[in-house]
This record gives sequence, C-alpha cells and structure tokens, in this order.
Amino acid sequence: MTAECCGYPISIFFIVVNEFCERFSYYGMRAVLVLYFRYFLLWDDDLATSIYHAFVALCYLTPILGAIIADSWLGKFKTIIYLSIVYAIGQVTMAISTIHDITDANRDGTPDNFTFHIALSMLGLILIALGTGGIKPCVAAFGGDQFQEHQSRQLNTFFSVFYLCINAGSLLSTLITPVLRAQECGIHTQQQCYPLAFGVPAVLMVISLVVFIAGSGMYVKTDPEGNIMWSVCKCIGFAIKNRFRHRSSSYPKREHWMDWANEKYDKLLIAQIKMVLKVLFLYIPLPMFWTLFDQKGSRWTLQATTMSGDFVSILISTVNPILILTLVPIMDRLIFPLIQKCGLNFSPLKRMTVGMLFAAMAFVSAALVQIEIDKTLPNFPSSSESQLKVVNTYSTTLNVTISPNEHLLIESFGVQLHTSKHTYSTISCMFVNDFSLIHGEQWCEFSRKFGFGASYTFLIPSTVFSDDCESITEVEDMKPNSVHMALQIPQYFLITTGEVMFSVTGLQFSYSQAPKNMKSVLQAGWLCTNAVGNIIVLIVAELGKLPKQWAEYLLFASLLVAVSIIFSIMAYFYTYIDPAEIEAQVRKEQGLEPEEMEKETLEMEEKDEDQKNEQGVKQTKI
Ligand SMILES: C[C@H](N)C(=O)N[C@@H](CCCCN)C(=O)O
Repeated sequence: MTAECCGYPISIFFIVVNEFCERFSYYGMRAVLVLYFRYFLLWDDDLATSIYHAFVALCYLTPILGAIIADSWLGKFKTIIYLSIVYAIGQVTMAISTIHDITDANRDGTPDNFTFHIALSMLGLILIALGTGGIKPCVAAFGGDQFQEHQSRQLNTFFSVFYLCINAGSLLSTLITPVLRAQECGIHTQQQCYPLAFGVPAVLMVISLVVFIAGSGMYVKTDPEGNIMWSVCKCIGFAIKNRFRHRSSSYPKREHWMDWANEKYDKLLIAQIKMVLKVLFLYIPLPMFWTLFDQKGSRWTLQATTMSGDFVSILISTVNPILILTLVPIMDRLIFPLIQKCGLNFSPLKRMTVGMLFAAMAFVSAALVQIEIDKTLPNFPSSSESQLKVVNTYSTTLNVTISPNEHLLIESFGVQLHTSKHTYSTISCMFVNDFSLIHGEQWCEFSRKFGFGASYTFLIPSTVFSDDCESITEVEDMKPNSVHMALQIPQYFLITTGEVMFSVTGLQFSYSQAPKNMKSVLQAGWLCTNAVGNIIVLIVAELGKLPKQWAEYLLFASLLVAVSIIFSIMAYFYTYIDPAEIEAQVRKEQGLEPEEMEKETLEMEEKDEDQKNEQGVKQTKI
C-alpha cells in the first residue's frame, strides 16, 4: 500500500518536481546553445544550425537506448538515476567549456584555443543527449507505475500536470538563461556570461537528481519485464525470413506478412506487433512537422538577432510554453467539445493534420517577416558590381563623374579636412552607448545609443581639439535593425497551436493505440519521429542552401503542406482500434477465457513470488 495525499500517491510529487527541474535544465541550456555556437565559438549560421539540430536529433534517438536499458537490464528507477548522473556530468562539462578564461592566455577576451572549447562542449552535449533522451521514455512511465487500478482518474490528471510541469520548467528557463548570458563575467576580462547561463541548468539537473533520490523510499519499483523490443525485432525478423523461404507461389498466401511468424511465435505477440506496425507506418510522414517545429530554436532565434526590441527577445522565446499552458486547457475544455457539439468528428488524426497545416502557416508568417527584414538590410555589391564610398568634406556640393557616363552629386558634410593625410580605422563593438576621443588633456565625448546592426563612420577634422567637438561629423553607413521582434509573435502563435493539435494529440494517440506491454515501444517510436525531423533540417540546411532565407521558409512550408495531404490520405484508411479488445479476442481464439487468463497469470505470479522468496530475493511489487 503506497502513501497517499488527496487520492494521489505521495511519490508522484517527487517525480513531477524532478521533471520540472530536468526540463528547466534542458530547455535553459537549449535557449542559449545556438548563441553560444554563433558568438562564442564564432561559427556561421549554417554550422550553428546544423550542430544544434544534430544535438536535438541525438536527444530523440537515445530514448530507444533508455527504453532497452530500463526494460531489459536495470529497471526504470535505476536507469533514471544512472542516466541522470551522466546528464548532470554533461551539463557541468558544457558549463566549463564556456569559460573563456581557461584558454585566454593573452587576456584579450577571446579564447586562444577554440579546439579545446569545441571538444569539451561536444563531449558535454553527447552526455546530455544520452541522459535526457535515455530518461525520457522512463520518467513518465515510472510516474504512471505509481498509480493503482482504482486511481485511473488521478492517473489522467497526473499526465496533464506532468505536461504542465514540462512547460513551466521550459518557460522559466527560457526567461532566465538569456538574462544570465547577458550579464558580464570573467576572471581576466569581462565577457557575456555563458558559464552562468549554462551553469544554472547544470545546478538544476543536480537538484532534479537529488529530488528523485529523495523520494526513493516511497516509489513503487517494478522489475524489468524482459526486453520487449528485442522480442519484437526477433519476431519480425523471423516473419521476414520465413516469408522469404516460402516465396514460391505454390505456398498459400497469408492474410498479413506477420502471420509468417505463426510457426514460432505466440499469436498474441504477433497481433500486438501488427497493431504497433500499423501505427508506426502512420508515423512515416510525421518527422516533417518536427523539421519545422524545432527550427524555433535555431533559424527563428537567429532571425530575432536581426530584429529590434531589447527585452522582447526574451519574451518571444517564452511565447511557446506560455501558449501551451493556456491553449491546452482551452482546446480540451472549450474548442474540441464545441466542435463535437457541432456534430463534427474531429478525430485525433484529423487534429494532427490540422496541426501540421498550422505549422506550415507559421513558416509562411516567418517568410513574410524575413522579407520585411531583408528590405532593411544593406545592399552588398554582387560579383559584377563594386561599391565606391566618396566622402565629401568640401564645403559645397561636388559633381563627380564616373566613366563613361554616370553622374553623381555628392553632398557636402560641411566638414573640411585641412590635412592631406587621412587614417581610417574600423572598430566593431557591442553594446556601445558612449565613447571618447582623447588627445593629451583634451577630449570629445559622445553619449548616445547606437542601434544594433548599424555601422557608423566618424569624420574627425585635424582641428578638432583646437576648434570644438561639434566639427566631428557622424555618418550612418548601415541603418540599425528596425523590424520589431513583436512581428515574430504570429509565427509563434501558429506553431504552438500546431503543437497542441499535433504533439499532445499524437502522444494520446500513440498511447491509446498501443498494446499494454508495448506502450514504451510506441513512445520510443514517437520520439524517433522527432529525431528524423531534425536530421531533415540538417540535410536541407547543408545540401539545399537557398540564396534567400525567406525562400527556405517557404520551401519548408510547402513540404509540410504536401506531407499533410499524404498523411490525411493515410489517416483516411486507418481504422481506430481498442488494443485490449483485440488482445482479449486473440486470447479467446487461443482458448483462454479472460477469467482463465487472469487465474493463470495470478497462479504464475504466485509461483514466481514463492520462488523468489525461497531464494531470499527482496523485491518490490505493485
Ligand atoms: C516545451 C514544449 N512546448 C513541450 O511541451 N515539450 C515537450 C514535448 C516535446 C515534444 C518533442 N519536441 C517535452 O517533453 O519537452
């Protein structure tokens, strides 16, 4: 009997707090990852985007590994603990890799040995991917294991609270870590504080582990049930081999190719695999949704860096979790029941299709924003053009002729240079609010806000210190970023509406259509669609480089529309099943009535229990 509070097992409080801290750690680190690649490691946009998506893909491939370790070897409890330790080490490694002072021997503020920082951060990211992905299919299922049969209502609420905790953790961390990055810190020189931005998620991961361990005396821990994934693979392998062996037309056909495993494998297992394969087949087009969805963290973040709005950038990245926290209850309690009342059958697969279309619309919105940004960007000379800059410091307008026949009027800046020797210097700086020119005892001070993305030229006459500072002329070569970040809100709203329709429904669908013992298999399959989606971004970003960013956004939107049409056709032919009913039917065909089955299972469990007691094995059971 487990300890309860308000009808809930007390142990789940440790699990939801653990999930909150873990998601804080994960999303906090992700929020500054592309910026770290771009501005600390000085990678270009494409490389930063590629490595970011490779990392996300790895995070969604490792759940298979986690599920195998938990099911066949350690059990969920130990898997979560061991992989959380790996995860925390990864976060600490990542935080250390961002300390520029470690290799900044000449103390100029930039690391001297980039290879060291790259190697350490890649090691950190691999450990994080192993940890976060490995525990992903285990934590929710372990939470579910805490509930007993009479607590099915509480079990449903648990999954909602669990999803809310994910988004609360994500919301807080995406608010906090960019602020931490914007601080200045360092031993020799003060730089943007990446160690703090990555260090706080590392601390949260340690707290997550401590909280999980703190509840260990209260958990219901189930032993590994044997590696179901391995049994599934062996059964499928046998069916294929057997089908190949009997490929001659003289052998009678079987209803389903999995029926070729009948000779060796249990009918129930075969029926269960058929159910899973049907759903997995439906998953084939789904990665395209994640291809678009996960570009929030890369392309959209980089898009925001070319826009104006100081604090909006932080708010923009929190739009997604805030909308999730509000849209999930609104959709569940209001929109979906209303659609049902109107007599429309808004089935899960239809919802997912609509979710895809919302994501496509989000990318059309991103393309429109990009077109606006491009209008404000300076025109650089193409390969067949050159750019001349003529600075007229003479007192009147001059007529300049460029051979053979182009005439330009060059306005005077009203400054005369009294020397024929000019020296030009270019200084690139961040966060400039003021600067001074100092010569001996005299100085000229400028205090004003310089816009992000802008470029200025200051013309300083030789008489400046004997005359007055007013004679200095300022020229704005490139205008500051002027498209406001608030324009990104529609694309965030559309993609999050898509997420609620697609992701939340997809999770429920995967759970409801899976046989009881293969729910983790389908969860891992569902997470895999995410991994494949990120691999597609990598391929498109690397191979299909389009000259204009807006064109790439439109390409992704069109691809998703095409995929959603294919998915809707596949969904049309899909018949929803009740796995429990099918399993009962197979058992009946095998001559085992449900009651008999139950009795048989009980007898086997008792026998098993006796054997273990005899061997002095101490075990915890539901
Ligand atoms: C924060 C985000 N809105 C969210 O809810 N994420 C979930 C589901 C992720 C699905 C695959 N990208 C999470 O578990 O992090």
